[in-house]
Amino acid sequence: MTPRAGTPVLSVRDLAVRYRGGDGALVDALADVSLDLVAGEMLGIFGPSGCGKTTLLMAAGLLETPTSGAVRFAGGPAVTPGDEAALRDFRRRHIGFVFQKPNLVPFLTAVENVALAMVIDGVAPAEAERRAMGLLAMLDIAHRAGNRPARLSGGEQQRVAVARALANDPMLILADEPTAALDSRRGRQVMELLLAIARQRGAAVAVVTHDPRSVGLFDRVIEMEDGRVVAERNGSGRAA
Ligand SMILES: Nc1ncnc2c1ncn2[C@@H]1O[C@H](COP(=O)(O)OP(=O)(O)OP(=O)(O)O)[C@@H](O)[C@H]1O
Repeated sequence: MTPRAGTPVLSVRDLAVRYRGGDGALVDALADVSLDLVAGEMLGIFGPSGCGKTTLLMAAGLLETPTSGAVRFAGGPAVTPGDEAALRDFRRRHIGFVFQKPNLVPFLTAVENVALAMVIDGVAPAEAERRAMGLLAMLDIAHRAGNRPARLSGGEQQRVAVARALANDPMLILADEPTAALDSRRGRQVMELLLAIARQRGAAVAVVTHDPRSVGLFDRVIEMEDGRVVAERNGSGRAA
């Protein structure tokens, strides 16, 4: 699903996530966070360690059930919290995740890693492989398609992971420090790829990052602190 640029994709309202820590004390990992994402835009999420960035991505990506608040996807079916099978299906079809570590399946080749999500979704293996090759080509990594992860560099593995996140043409891509394990050139390349995906495929992209050099790439940046959004501005640093 690739909505037209500017159409709403994700709406997060008054989201709160409260954990019970190891000592039994309650931690407000997320408090009162509201956020909208539209097709074609790339949002940067910044903030100090422990401020709730990962929790926000997890809740927005339906991997974490919020304590209160709502996560809605435009054009998508209503998802009932607790219905794990439906949530899993929805995530696989509509949301692409990229994590700090590529987490590729070690015994599958690059192309098989990308094709896997499509095959699970019912696409015939030959067709899934054809589409996976197209994605790898888009990410400039098709020449490594037959290699298993152990034979790929960190940057190559991360590009395969981005291709995998795109496999089902998601309307939303959530990336949690996707460049942390890469050198600055490779890191910049992955960020530029994510931006190109937002622009060319009409996905909404949210990226958690600590890298101040990437600020200029984002359409919008939010700053978090203690589970809250404390500032929002456009990517070039002017007030939004
Ligand atoms: N499963 C959990 N159980 C208890 N507390 C948790 C859990 N997950 C996160 N927390 C706490 O919630 C808060 C927010 O954590 P989160 O991982 O979202 O922060 P972050 O901004 O992504 O940090 P970092 O930049 O270090 O990755 C922290 O205080 C963290 O210790």
